[in-house]
This record gives sequence, structure tokens and C-alpha cells, in this order.
Amino acid sequence: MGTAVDAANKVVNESLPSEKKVTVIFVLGGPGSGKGTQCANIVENYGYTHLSAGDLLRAEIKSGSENGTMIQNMIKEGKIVPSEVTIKLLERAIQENGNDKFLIDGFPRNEENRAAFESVTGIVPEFVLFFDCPEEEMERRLLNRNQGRDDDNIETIRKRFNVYMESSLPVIEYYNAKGKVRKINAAKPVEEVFEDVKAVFIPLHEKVVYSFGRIL
Ligand SMILES: Nc1ncnc2c1ncn2[C@@H]1O[C@H](COP(=O)(O)OP(=O)(O)O)[C@@H](O)[C@H]1O
Ligand SMILES: Nc1ccn([C@@H]2O[C@H](COP(=O)(O)OP(=O)(O)O)[C@@H](O)[C@H]2O)c(=O)n1
Ligand SMILES: [Mg+2]
Repeated sequence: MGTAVDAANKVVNESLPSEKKVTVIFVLGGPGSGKGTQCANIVENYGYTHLSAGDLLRAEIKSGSENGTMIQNMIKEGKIVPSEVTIKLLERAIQENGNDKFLIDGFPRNEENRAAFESVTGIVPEFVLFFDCPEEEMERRLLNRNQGRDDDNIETIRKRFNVYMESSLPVIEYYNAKGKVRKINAAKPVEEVFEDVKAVFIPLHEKVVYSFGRIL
């Protein structure tokens, strides 16, 4: 027989939302490699929800949050915002969304991002989709992006490339050593890159019909 306290705890526990079980794919690659562009294609075809860490940080600046000025300064300098800020935004976006499949774009960008996300959320990515692109091509794309971003100028772009080489590539290496990286040649036209992306996603989503032990 349980006590009254046990009974009360049971009521509380049952009214709390249970831990949401989610599938996460990290989408990584240098600035301008085409992460956002290809995520839009994946969303359209495979029903994932796209969460761009950069977009969430820019929305946080616009919302007038107390961290806004700090985030704005770091983005202008091409620096990586402290993990606790970015992870809170990602966690909130995951919890608020009805979907259970997410593309997390532009995160983790350094070892601190990676380790903190894993320990705070307990989420381990299914795999890492890595867009590999030469720096000259990424630079060309960023200088032509025309989205009015204050980090798409040559001075900040150079800083972002340095941060990518020093801090982000080691994260990709970390997952590569675990066999979790799906590397895509991103130095091709958008449609051709997407053909290669599809080759990664099709096996995950095709419906296989079995009949009497045979695949139809
Ligand atoms: N395969 C591609 N070839 C040429 N331009 C591209 C390609 N993919 C994306 N772009 C363009 O390059 C710019 C950067 O792409 P974006 O998807 O924003 O990259 P990221 O999110 O990795 O910074 C955008 O203007 C986009 O339209
Ligand atoms: N995990 C992340 C992702 C982005 N950012 C910041 O946001 C900026 C823009 O990120 P982004 O992903 O939108 O940039 P792109 O790679 O899409 O060009 C980065 O240069 C960082 O300053 C961050 O601090 N931490
Ligand atoms: Mg982007």
C-alpha cells in the first residue's frame, strides 16, 4: 500500500510531459557550403523539421533578449556563442515542435557545443551530413548571398573560415572516427548536390513490403 505522499508523487509524475524521443541529424560544413539550401530540400522530401542554430541565434537578437547584444557581437566577429545559450534555443525549438525528426544545421560547431549538447539533452545524432566544399567556392557564395547578414563581409568571412578550420573540423573528425559521417561533395550545382543527399536519405525512408519472406 502506498502512502499519501506516494500517491501525490504519482499524480505529479503522470501530469509531467514524458521525455520526448527524437531523431536528430547534424548538418555540418563550412560557412556557405549549402547547409541551409539542402536542408530546405530535405524538409520538402523527407518530413524533417529544420533547426538552424544560426537562424535561432539571429531570431534571439531580434526578440530583444538580454543576450541579444552579446550574440550580435559574437556573430559579427565570427565567434561561437557559448553552448548554454544555443542549446537552450535548440531544446526549446525541439520541445515546442510536434515533429520528432530534426535536422540540426550549423551545430555542433566546436567541442564545447558537442559535449554540452550530448550531456544536457542526452541526444546522440543518427549521423552527420557533411557538406564538403573548397574555401574559394564558399567565399564566392557568401559574398553573393545577399541576405543582409552583417557577417557576410570579407573580413568576418575570413574569421569564420579560421574558426571552421580550428574548431568545427575537429568535431566532424570526432564523428568520422565513429563512422557517423556521410560526406557530400558540395561543390556542384544545387540539384546535383541534392541527388547525392537523396542517396543518403532514400535507404532510410523507402518502404519495404515483405510477402512470404520475399521483398516485393
Ligand atoms: N550548390 C550550390 N551552388 C551554388 N550556390 C549555392 C549552392 N548551394 C547554396 N548556394 C548558395 O550559396 C549561398 C550559401 O548557401 P547556404 O545554403 O546559405 O549555405 P550555409 O547555410 O552552409 O552557409 C546561398 O546564396 C545559396 O543560394
Ligand atoms: N552553433 C553555432 C552556430 C552559429 N553560431 C554563430 O552564428 C554565426 C552564423 O552561423 P550560421 O550557421 O547561420 O552560418 P552559415 O554557416 O549558415 O553561413 C556563426 O558564425 C556563429 O557566430 C554559433 O555561435 N554557434
Ligand atoms: Mg546557413
